[in-house]
Amino acid sequence: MKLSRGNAEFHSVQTENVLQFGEGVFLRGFVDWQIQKMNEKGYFNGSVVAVNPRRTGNAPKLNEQDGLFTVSLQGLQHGEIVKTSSVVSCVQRGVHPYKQYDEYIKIAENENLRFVISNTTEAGIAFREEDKLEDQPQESFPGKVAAFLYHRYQFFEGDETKGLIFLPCELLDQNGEKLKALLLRYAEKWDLEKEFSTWIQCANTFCSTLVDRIVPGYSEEEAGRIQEEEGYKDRLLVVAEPFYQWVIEAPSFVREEFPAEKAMLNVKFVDDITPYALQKVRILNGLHTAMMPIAYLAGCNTVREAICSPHIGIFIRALAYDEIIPILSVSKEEASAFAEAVLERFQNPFIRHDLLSISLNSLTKFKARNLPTLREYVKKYRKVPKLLSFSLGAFFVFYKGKRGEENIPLSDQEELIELFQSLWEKSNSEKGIHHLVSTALSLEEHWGEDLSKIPGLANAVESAILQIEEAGMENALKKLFHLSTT
Ligand SMILES: NC(=O)c1ccc[n+]([C@@H]2O[C@H](COP(=O)([O-])OP(=O)(O)OC[C@H]3O[C@@H](n4cnc5c(N)ncnc54)[C@H](O)[C@@H]3O)[C@@H](O)[C@H]2O)c1
Ligand SMILES: O=P(O)(O)OC[C@@H](O)[C@@H](O)[C@H](O)[C@H](O)CO
Repeated sequence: MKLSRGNAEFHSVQTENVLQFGEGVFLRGFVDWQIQKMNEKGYFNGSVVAVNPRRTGNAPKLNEQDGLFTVSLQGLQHGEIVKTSSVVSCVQRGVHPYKQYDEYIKIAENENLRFVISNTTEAGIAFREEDKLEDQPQESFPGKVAAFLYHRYQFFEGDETKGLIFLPCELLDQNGEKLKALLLRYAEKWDLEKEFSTWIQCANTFCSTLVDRIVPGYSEEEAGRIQEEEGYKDRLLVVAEPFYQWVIEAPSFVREEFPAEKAMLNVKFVDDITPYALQKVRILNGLHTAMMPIAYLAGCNTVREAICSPHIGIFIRALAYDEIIPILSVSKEEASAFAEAVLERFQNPFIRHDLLSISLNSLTKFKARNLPTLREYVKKYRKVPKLLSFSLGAFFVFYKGKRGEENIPLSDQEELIELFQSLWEKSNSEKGIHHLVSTALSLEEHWGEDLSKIPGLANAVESAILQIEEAGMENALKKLFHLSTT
């Protein structure tokens, strides 16, 4: 049986009040799941229209299922096993802006629209010079939003009450401010009237938010169970851990309009998001990102396999306690408690979190999640952190695209993948690896600085690569921790 609403009524297009850029597993298993809870408790009447931010995406699949999908929560919570599943019905429809441009831009004319939620990964909040106002649509996410807002501004003749509240979920520091800055940059680049820039700033509210929930996404096994027990097929099923937290830096009226606290959800409205973001992104995401190439090249496929494997387990714990926590400007007790909880969440026996899903755009993630730790460590201790340097070396090996005879399906910006492919083709000697490391570290346009200028980093990365290439990942790790090698 197909998942469908049967005869149940759809909300009309006019009652849609949430525009969601993104239709990936995270938004479905986190934001939509919370909107559903607020709706069910009677505090909100959230009605979501989900838009593909890129040419490929799940908007058509959403429509095939009348916007419905299942969220299955699996894991331990307060020592108890949690295994529940529920159907989320707050998404009304999916819209593909590349194929349904008119339908997409019409959303801007809906006077009831109030919230814009997004998750386009860290790579999504970026300026693209080539985007033009006339494009239908612009390629970049901020380009799309700038043109969308301009259409709304013109349609409602600059009405200040038609501004929107932005709740971006991308794991970037001050994501709301960053998005706003890019919108203003497009307004200037496209030479739009000054009043529009004023309207962006005064009529709209850009909250910065921090999200936390491990959402591995689709699981064949769980889909099979649902089909057997509930009798329907769900191609958009999302499996997630029970834990979740959303921290939102926002003015008080947002707290009223988005009544998550009233609905007793684990949502915190705060005046300053910085300490929450710092702790979560550097510890949880920093560990995920940094260990991914190491664990994958060592033969692991999931986070649980990685944390349970002796040497990678040691690496992850040591990275948290020796290199990340010591330079965090939050209380050591709190950071250690958070780290312990995270290490336990990584061991969740009920969910399969694939390392390859974490590998999406991971060179950009290393920059956002690990580079600040590396930089601050060097500043504080006047030496390079050995575990993060090792991880960077493992990344460069990962981007060779091979695990033994297997090809690694790399998913990152094409230019980065191509660059590494061509560097590796020329790197069959120590000299070649030396060239690869210095070229990769000097990619200022990617890292935002020339990393080859950090004293000792190129040497540490190069020696990690040579170790991994010559002795294999397990032995390289043992050597790193001065354990006897095989
Ligand atoms: N899955 C999780 O456990 C989790 C938890 C917290 C945060 N996140 C955030 O979610 C992101 C990954 O999303 P997901 O887990 O839903 O995976 P997903 O692959 O299901 O969805 C990714 C979404 O990002 C869009 N996207 C990717 N690159 C883009 C780009 N350059 N420009 C515009 N859009 C782009 C895709 O079109 C898709 O809608 C992470 O980078 C992180 O910021 C995920
Ligand atoms: O989702 P990504 O690909 O940005 O990163 C992978 C994980 O680090 C991330 O999804 C975490 O599981 C999540 O941030 C937990 O809140």
